[in-house]
Amino acid sequence: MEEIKSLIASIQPLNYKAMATTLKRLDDLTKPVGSLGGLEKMACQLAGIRGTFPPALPRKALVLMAADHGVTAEGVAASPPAVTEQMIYNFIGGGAAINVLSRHANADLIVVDVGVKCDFPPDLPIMHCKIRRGTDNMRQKAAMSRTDAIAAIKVGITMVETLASQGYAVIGLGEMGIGNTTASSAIASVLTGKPVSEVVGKGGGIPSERVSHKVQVVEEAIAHNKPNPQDAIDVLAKVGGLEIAAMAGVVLAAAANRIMLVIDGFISSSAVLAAYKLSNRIKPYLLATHLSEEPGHQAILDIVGLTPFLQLNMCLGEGTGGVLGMTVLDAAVKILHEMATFEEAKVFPVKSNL
Ligand SMILES: Cc1cc2ncn([C@H]3O[C@H](COP(=O)(O)O)[C@@H](O)[C@H]3O)c2cc1C
Ligand SMILES: O=C(O)c1cccnc1
Repeated sequence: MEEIKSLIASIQPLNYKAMATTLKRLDDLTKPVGSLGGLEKMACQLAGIRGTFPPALPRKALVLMAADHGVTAEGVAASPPAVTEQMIYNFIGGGAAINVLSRHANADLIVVDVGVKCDFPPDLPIMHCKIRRGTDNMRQKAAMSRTDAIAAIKVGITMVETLASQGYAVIGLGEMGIGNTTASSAIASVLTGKPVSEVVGKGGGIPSERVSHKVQVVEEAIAHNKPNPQDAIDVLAKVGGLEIAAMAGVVLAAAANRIMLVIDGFISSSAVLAAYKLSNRIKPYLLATHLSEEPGHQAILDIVGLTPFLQLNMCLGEGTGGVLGMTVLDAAVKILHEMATFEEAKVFPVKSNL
């Protein structure tokens, strides 16, 4: 816990000088002031995070945390838990949605086993960081111990520290874990204060008539474990997941290492919310990308104060919306590098007499 505390204490504000220089450059480019809207904001944010003008086209990674969930025993997911393991092999084979979109975005995909309920061969090309083989069924007992939650957070921290030393400037959150929308809903309800029924959705495709059962399971898990809303680690341990805790660690360490943290959908946002409750100093380092179909996503974004720029009715996870968002971020950086100024292009806008 001391390590997490000192990491949080090391998070610095953005470099406002780099941001101001970036804004000045954007205003000199051949376009009406501010007309590239969110692209301009993103370029300034990245400059402030990296502390440089102009920020380089960033090296990008998508860190995909994988783990299983004991609560799947309650019939809250459409697919069997074994799909988590099967999808890991799909990621390695390059055939999952996140493989396609990471390639498209030129982001390196790093798959991390934090708690998949199986034994992977040690030579499988993933990061082997298993804390335990899935969580316990949170309807009956705490999903995991506080010690395990902290160990999972540390997996995320260590991953980011390695990536920071390799020069990555942007990291996206990804996850795989059948049942994890149930855990995310519990975290979202406890940490936003919203009723469970407002933050539970169909996840990976349960039929509408099953949603009320999922609501009941989440309500009972919260009632049984009584997670303390003032203690985000307690919430992650009692009603969370190993991959969610690991993602929270990624968020904290990204901010501490001046790396932009790209959020995906509802599940990754539940990890961001937990990290935000640990320290709101992470906020300037966050980039929200898309709005998920899961009903609880907006509630989380409202608490943290983030506005996503894509709405594609996606509800897949894995980091898919996040890497799509990275392509927009790259576009913003290219504007800074490649657009001509008024002076360079000899464009002299006439002052309007309006
Ligand atoms: C084949 C398949 C691939 C996926 N990739 C991401 N998810 C998504 O669905 C899961 C969460 O939904 P729930 O809580 O309803 O299980 C997570 O693994 C999430 O990443 C998938 C789900 C499936 C079935
Ligand atoms: O928004 C998400 O992260 C999400 C939603 C449904 C299923 N998997 C992920």
